[in-house]
Amino acid sequence: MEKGTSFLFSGIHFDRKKFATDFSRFEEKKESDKPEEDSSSVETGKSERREGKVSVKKRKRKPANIFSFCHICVAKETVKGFSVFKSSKSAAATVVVNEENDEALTRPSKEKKEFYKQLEQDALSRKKYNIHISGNNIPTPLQNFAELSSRYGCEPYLIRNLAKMGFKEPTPIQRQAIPVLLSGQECFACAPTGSGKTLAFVCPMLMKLKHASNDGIRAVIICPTRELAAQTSRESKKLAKGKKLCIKLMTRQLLRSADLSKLPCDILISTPLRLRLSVRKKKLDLSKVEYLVLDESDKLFEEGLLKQIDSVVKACSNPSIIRSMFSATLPDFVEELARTIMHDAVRIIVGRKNTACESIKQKLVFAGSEEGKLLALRQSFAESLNPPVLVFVQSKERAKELYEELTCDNIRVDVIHSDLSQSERENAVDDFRAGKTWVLIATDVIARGMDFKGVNCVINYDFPDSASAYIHRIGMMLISYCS
Ligand SMILES: Nc1ncnc2c1ncn2[C@@H]1O[C@H](COP(=O)(O)OP(=O)(O)OP(=O)(O)O)[C@@H](O)[C@H]1O
Repeated sequence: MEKGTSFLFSGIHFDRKKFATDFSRFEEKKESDKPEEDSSSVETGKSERREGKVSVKKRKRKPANIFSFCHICVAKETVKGFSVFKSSKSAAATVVVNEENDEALTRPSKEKKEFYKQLEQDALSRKKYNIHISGNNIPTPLQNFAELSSRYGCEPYLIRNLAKMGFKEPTPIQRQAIPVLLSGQECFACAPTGSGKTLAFVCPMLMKLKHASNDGIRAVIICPTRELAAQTSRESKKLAKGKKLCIKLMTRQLLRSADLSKLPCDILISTPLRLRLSVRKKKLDLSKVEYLVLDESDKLFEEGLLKQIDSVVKACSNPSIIRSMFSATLPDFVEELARTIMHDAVRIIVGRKNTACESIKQKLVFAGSEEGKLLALRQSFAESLNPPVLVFVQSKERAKELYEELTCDNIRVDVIHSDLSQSERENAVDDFRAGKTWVLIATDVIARGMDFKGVNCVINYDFPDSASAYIHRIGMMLISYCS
């Protein structure tokens, strides 16, 4: 009996042909065939090399071939939290053999070594920042903002503006989404509220558009609410300071103006309804749009907005358009819809999908009855009122009622809901931001993506109607960690 061979198996002869698949699983792999594997980040493609600028490549599709894919990547099994290819037809076609990885196998061994070393570094970096990815040819995450210049030739104005805004290093979503979008790939991304998603899509957009042009609208950002659209517009303008790019917010006045077909605009930011109306009634031409961003895409894909989004997506008919979606939650239905719009898109998840950020302390107060709730709220304010505090209720009627109750309590309280005019809403938000209001009662109208700095406490006075609404609401506190 050979040394090391089990006594139990001596004399047994396996039919190698019949059990070929099983045999191959236990066969020792050659060093060069071993992929870099990272338990937290699964990558089905190669990382873009960091040196030199990344060229925008059109990826040729190959038919799905799970087996040749596996010998390179190993990660055939579904990894917890990943459901990328599970139900979309187009998605199935994206499980392709990575051509460049095939090439990698035929490369000279020194080059191959460097290639795998880079893959390993990328995987470590993603693990460090809790970034999970899937897709093809996913570029190396950014290490710092300086790499925007060294890797992508970013103009100095943008680096200057980032520094002026106090952004010292990229947030995890920015580390991965910016290189993906700069490499010309479509993506859908999920990262916690307040994690800097706006910069993650505005920065590559500014870099790609480069100069102002009179050639029609080149980029569109769609946000679910007017407040969020206005905020995105402000942030974009700050980032573009010093560059003559025309960034416009689709306001009611703009919508009323005579003819939008000659609108001088490089980046247009709008809610879906206003955009749809301007396409239909005001001849706004979106056929030259090169970049389309759907911000808070889970909200945009809800029943009421889906039709509007659909017609806007259709109006953006440029065949080489780059689309991206960003959100704090990524329900399966959104992922499925995203897959019907985008093919070969890179999927980026920061942290765990559809969960609240772990750094937020959560407390459940049992109140027993409606009166008990009000009592508990008053008690908690009496014990420690640490403004700014956001209180969420389920309807505008509830918001008005609670406001009436709390105004008698000598607390600087205000309310925001959909019955208020635009300017009234803006005043309420401004006063809260300025610290004039301590407690702001709100419906979910403002919950999405509003950037309140330093909110100390979020109270869900009424239960939110979904887990994702809860995540968005309590995410308001995260902003204080990021800014
Ligand atoms: N790299 C950075 N470093 C520090 N602060 C940043 C950075 N990037 C963005 N911020 C700031 O973090 C705050 C939150 O950013 P942003 O609104 O883009 O988050 P978000 O992920 O879009 O949130 P939401 O899901 O609510 O829309 C903003 O005040 C923004 O200026």
